[in-house]
Amino acid sequence: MTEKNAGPLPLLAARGLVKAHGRTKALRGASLELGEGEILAVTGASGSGKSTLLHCLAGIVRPDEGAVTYAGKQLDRLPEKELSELRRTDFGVVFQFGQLIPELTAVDNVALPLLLAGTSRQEARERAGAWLERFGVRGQEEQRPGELSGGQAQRVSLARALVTTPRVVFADEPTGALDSLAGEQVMVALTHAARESGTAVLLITHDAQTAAYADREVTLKDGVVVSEAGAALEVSR
Ligand SMILES: Nc1ncnc2c1ncn2[C@@H]1O[C@H](COP(=O)(O)OP(=O)(O)OP(=O)(O)O)[C@@H](O)[C@H]1O
Repeated sequence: MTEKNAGPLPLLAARGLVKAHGRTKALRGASLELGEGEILAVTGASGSGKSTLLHCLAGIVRPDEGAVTYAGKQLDRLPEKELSELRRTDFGVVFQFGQLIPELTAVDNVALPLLLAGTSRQEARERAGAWLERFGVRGQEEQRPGELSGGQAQRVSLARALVTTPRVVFADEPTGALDSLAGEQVMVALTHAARESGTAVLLITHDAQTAAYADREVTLKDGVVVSEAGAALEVSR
């Protein structure tokens, strides 16, 4: 990078990502940047490569070509052990259908990432309970995912993604399975919590109402970022 355009470094950046699933090229040179604490929406038609891009950025899959840089490290070159440790400490993930563990109660689902990080069971459950309260699902602590409404389950998923205070939350269509009221509640909960803790959010959605919660929006078309609405990264901060 030259002196002239050396602005603040993005927290997370994708450069020229190419990724094929068999003979389907899902990404064909996608690039984007996510700033510290920024909420970025990635929109685009079905099949444009949004989920694949999220998986590459979150270190879940490795791109065939291009680079993913996170906090000065080239993520796609990290050994698997280091990458999974980094995912556990720095990243949180929310999917369209929550993907909670059906056998565990709400509070135990949220406590799980803390237990995996070595927190004691009592402290993990206390911290999990505080996050559930924050997301308006305190009364449902001992219920299992099957006993919760879609919106409640998704707020439990948010609590699970945020309980470790990650620097980045990846949310793949977090409102995709919800009605519009429950979707709004989830987006308000997610964006408030992210703003308060300075967590950056990469939000995948094909819904304009959901994208409106973001600071900035980029659009994917056929595996390439084709347009950016809103202020450019340097201007918005
Ligand atoms: N595991 C896979 N195996 C084979 N093809 C895949 C796989 N995952 C994605 N694809 C294909 O890659 C392309 C991009 O998929 P991707 O899920 O990234 O798009 P998307 O924009 O998230 O779509 P949607 O909005 O429908 O979820 C699609 O053509 C899809 O069928």
